[in-house]
Amino acid sequence: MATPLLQLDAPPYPEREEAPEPGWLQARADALGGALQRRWRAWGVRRGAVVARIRQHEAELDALDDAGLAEAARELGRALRRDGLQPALCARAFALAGCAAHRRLGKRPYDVQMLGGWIMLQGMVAEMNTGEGKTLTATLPACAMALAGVPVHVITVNDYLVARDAELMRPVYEALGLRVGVVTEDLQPPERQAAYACPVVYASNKTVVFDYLRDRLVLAGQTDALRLRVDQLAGEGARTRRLLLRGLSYAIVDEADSVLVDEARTPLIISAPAGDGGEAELARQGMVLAAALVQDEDFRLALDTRIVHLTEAGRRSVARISAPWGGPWAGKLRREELAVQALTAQHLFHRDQHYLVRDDQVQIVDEYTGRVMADRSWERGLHQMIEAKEGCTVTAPKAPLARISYQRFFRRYLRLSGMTGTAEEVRGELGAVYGLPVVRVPTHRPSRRQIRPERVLRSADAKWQAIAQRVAELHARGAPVLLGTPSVAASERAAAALAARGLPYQLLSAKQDADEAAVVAAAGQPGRITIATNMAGRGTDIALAPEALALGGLHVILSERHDSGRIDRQLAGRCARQGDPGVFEAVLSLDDELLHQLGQRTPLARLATHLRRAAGDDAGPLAVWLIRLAQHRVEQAHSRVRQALLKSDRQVSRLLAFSGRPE
Ligand SMILES: Nc1ncnc2c1ncn2[C@@H]1O[C@H](COP(=O)(O)OP(=O)(O)OP(=O)(O)O)[C@@H](O)[C@H]1O
Repeated sequence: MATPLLQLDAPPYPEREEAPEPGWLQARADALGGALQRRWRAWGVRRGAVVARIRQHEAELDALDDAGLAEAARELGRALRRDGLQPALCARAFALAGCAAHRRLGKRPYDVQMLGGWIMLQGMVAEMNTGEGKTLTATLPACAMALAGVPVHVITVNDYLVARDAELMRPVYEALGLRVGVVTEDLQPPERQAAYACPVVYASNKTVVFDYLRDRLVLAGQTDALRLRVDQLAGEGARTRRLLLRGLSYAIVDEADSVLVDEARTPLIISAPAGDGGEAELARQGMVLAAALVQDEDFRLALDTRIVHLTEAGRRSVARISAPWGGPWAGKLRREELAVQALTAQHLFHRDQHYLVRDDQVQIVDEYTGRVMADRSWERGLHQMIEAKEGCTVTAPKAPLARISYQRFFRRYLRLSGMTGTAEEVRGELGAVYGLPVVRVPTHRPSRRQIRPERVLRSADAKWQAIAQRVAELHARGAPVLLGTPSVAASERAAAALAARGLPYQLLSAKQDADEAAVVAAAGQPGRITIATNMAGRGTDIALAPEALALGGLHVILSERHDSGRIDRQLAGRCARQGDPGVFEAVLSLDDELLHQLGQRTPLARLATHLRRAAGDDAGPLAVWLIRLAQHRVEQAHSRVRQALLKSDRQVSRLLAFSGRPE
């Protein structure tokens, strides 16, 4: 296997050069060629009979004592550095890691994990079902690459999972003489640098991107006089000594669809405060304006893409209302931009769904994970408008020093790979944006998940009643129940519905980050009822008590479909893991948010209204179909937004390169 990862004359900070944007025809040809090539590569890995090649080393390695195993790892490392990532050497590295896992964790990787690891070693995405043991699987390619001297980044979605996965897997690496660096947000720069210097590094996507941006600022050489002076005094190489990362060589991205596709919409920005003091007044005026404008007359809302359109009449109203204010309101373009921001703040962002208000601050909630992102703020004055709307102190806006999107960042790895339970739906996007083939890995044991028929009730009230009744039945039997909701507000509503029936529950929401692990750990006990926003959907391993297994395993109830069907599948994936029993059911309603996104006067929206009026609580199969269709449409709309972002990202980068700023 020829590899650019192991060049002896590799630059000190390896990363992939961004290819120039191809012309239209070239782009079409590349897309077709790329798709064929990805299929070919995916086929090649299945055909390779890798598992047998790996297993043939096991008997010999098992017979060694611990010191012998470490020596075998050192010897293999020398061969890998000398000859490159040859398949025979990589197979031995996998066997070594497998032996170490068996010795230190009591878990020998299954065949399907070996296959998953091999797929990632080749720079592809392994689609492995939820609960198949991806944490252990990642150690296999990580060990092979690290032994070969390639710096490895294992990237997870948050600091909790970073620390948990690294600590769980550390014994495997250490048995092979490989140090593990754990980078979490609280680490100071010297400790950060030391952690990144380890052969295998565990960090969250956000941490790695920000550290990379910091490195870019150093590499681009800031014009900061003091820094330049320090460089002069310290002589050659001082800059590289301030760098945190060792370049972007090889990454294994856990929850690859979430990080590479869903999060890809968020631009990551390092910024410095840059207010002129007038923001509070401006935001207040914005809210006055938003209250005065009339929907469908002055502006229209596209709920699926979250875009506000001003009408001609709206433009005139904005000019008239803002005329006395002067300042930024005097210019037509700026005035209309401010009006759109104000309307967006007023109508498209909702408290306890998109953000929380805590200690006089507006804190963004990640829609996909339900977690609070305390240090993030919306751009271009939107954050200030929302602060004004909520009556919080209006903060100063921030000016960007460096920015990049996940899309552009991850494309810079020399070799990128990933794993997730839900990649199929975004196969096309992973291929087109990152050149990543997706290979499906079979399950270790056949799944025993029971999926009950989906129900759609006529109203939200009827839904919560039905859910509370169902939970009460299950609770009476002693089965553990996990009730998934789309937002903090919905979780509270669910809690109220259960409380009304006197049912005991544990509430997991973005407000309770600290206690999360303990609540999740207990969620598999008999009789437990756990309510969670969809953050419980990813990466949480709910261990089942033996009594709960006998009662049919964990029972997961979905109370509202998410914008992305993958998030629903992740929630379902909390039950029936590793061949255990488990039940999944969806209880939805015609008041669910997704249906509002069908627009107001479309035939589908009319159908929804008609169904709401029909007799009986159960809205029937047509309603089930309608919600699925709405979800599909929103998924498509999001995909279009992401494509537009990639385009605008390229434009921003061209402009900034022109003005000499990094990224
Ligand atoms: N080879 C193995 N032998 C025995 N147990 C294993 C093995 N591999 C994984 N497990 C166990 O399987 C469970 C699920 O593992 P893990 O949480 O890594 O799954 P996952 O694939 O990451 O799930 P998710 O997609 O939900 O994040 C864990 O309890 C883990 O210890």
